[in-house]
Amino acid sequence: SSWWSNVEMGPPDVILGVTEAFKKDNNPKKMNLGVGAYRDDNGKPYILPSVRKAEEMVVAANLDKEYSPIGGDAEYCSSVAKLAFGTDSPVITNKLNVTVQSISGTGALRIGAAYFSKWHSKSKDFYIPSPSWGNHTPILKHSGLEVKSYRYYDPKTCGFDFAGAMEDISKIPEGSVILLHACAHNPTGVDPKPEQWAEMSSVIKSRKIFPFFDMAYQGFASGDTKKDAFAVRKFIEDGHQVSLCQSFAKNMGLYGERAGAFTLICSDADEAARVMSQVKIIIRPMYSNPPVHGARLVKTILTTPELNAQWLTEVKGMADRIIGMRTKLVEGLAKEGSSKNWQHVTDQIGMFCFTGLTPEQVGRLTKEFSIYLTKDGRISVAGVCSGNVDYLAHAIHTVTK
Ligand SMILES: Cc1ncc(COP(=O)(O)O)c(CN[C@](O)(C(=O)O)[C@@H](O)C(=O)O)c1O
Repeated sequence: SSWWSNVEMGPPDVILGVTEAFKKDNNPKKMNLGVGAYRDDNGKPYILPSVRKAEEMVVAANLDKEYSPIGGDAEYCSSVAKLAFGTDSPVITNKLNVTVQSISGTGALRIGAAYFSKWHSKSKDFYIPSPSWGNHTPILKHSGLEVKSYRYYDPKTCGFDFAGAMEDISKIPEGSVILLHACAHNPTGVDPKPEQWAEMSSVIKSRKIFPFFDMAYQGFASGDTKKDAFAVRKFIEDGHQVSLCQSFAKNMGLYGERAGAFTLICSDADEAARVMSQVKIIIRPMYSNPPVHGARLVKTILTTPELNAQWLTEVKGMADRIIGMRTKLVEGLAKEGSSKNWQHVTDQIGMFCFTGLTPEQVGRLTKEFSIYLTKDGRISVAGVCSGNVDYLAHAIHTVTK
């Protein structure tokens, strides 16, 4: 018999499996509202013109294809850290950040989980929001961390359960780690308000909990990279030694290029050198060193002023198109005669809208209308365009009336 006769069939990925099912459907009106990947108003993948320009510059530079350093290109790392923290942040000017390139946001989370598992001695408990990105739990568990949750989403309002979150956070044991979505919470699209972030920061500080940020959508939520980094920068101002996972999959459309970064904040240069040495010791046996192309595109954009300015208008353009589709969907539902309150669709922010549809209603959307979304009722608003928003409104009204 075969060595592998014991291997059983595993379930399709909750998110990426939706795309597989979508591809098999030949209904011309089908819609893929599953994976968080931006589409333009013609429903097509979008390569940002600033990325195209950066690519021409990188190709023209005739660079070699030698190995990257284990932590990635140093200029890439400093440019992405400046984007996150702000060029005049004391973290940057005092060089307190240990920043390494990662294989996109997932890779940053993997490095972070492995680092905390080995070096965060106070606790192995990671508290993630309920709900959170489906991949957070397996990534953390893979490094032997304990995954617990804190209340985050209020199904009654389809909004932020601030009271519940604060009550749960005030009970998290000292030394635990709390995972925070910096902006554009996935899957709910619900973000704390600035004053709520401030209160969360003070209770996390007083309870000596470690804030572990996942910022996969900087610039993509509000269209403003500074605004979207508010929580991270506020926590640093309040004296937290944050850690940060970054992704350029969405805000630069570099999904398949796998460009990201992982940062730890240290207390001085000596500590930073020691921490960097240990982060590299984690990366080397994991994948040795990161892919060069995506990082070169990001670095070129962030360090070429006119390209950076152009990118900022393009990422704002993506955010604005999504915000516009939220409004059109709510208008479409009103036109269909829906009597439900859809305010949350426009209150929520970023790639996703947590519709509040039940699994049964989700099933009907797929079966009766070939509209594909995850069972939790999350839709990637990026998959909605002026050509299909009315069809979506009709379908949602039909299954919810
Ligand atoms: C909160 C969060 N963190 C990290 C990532 C990792 O992203 P990457 O490794 O590509 O940089 C995603 C992407 N999540 C999805 O957009 C999604 O939820 O659809 C999708 O890309 C995915 O892989 O699931 C995310 O939503």
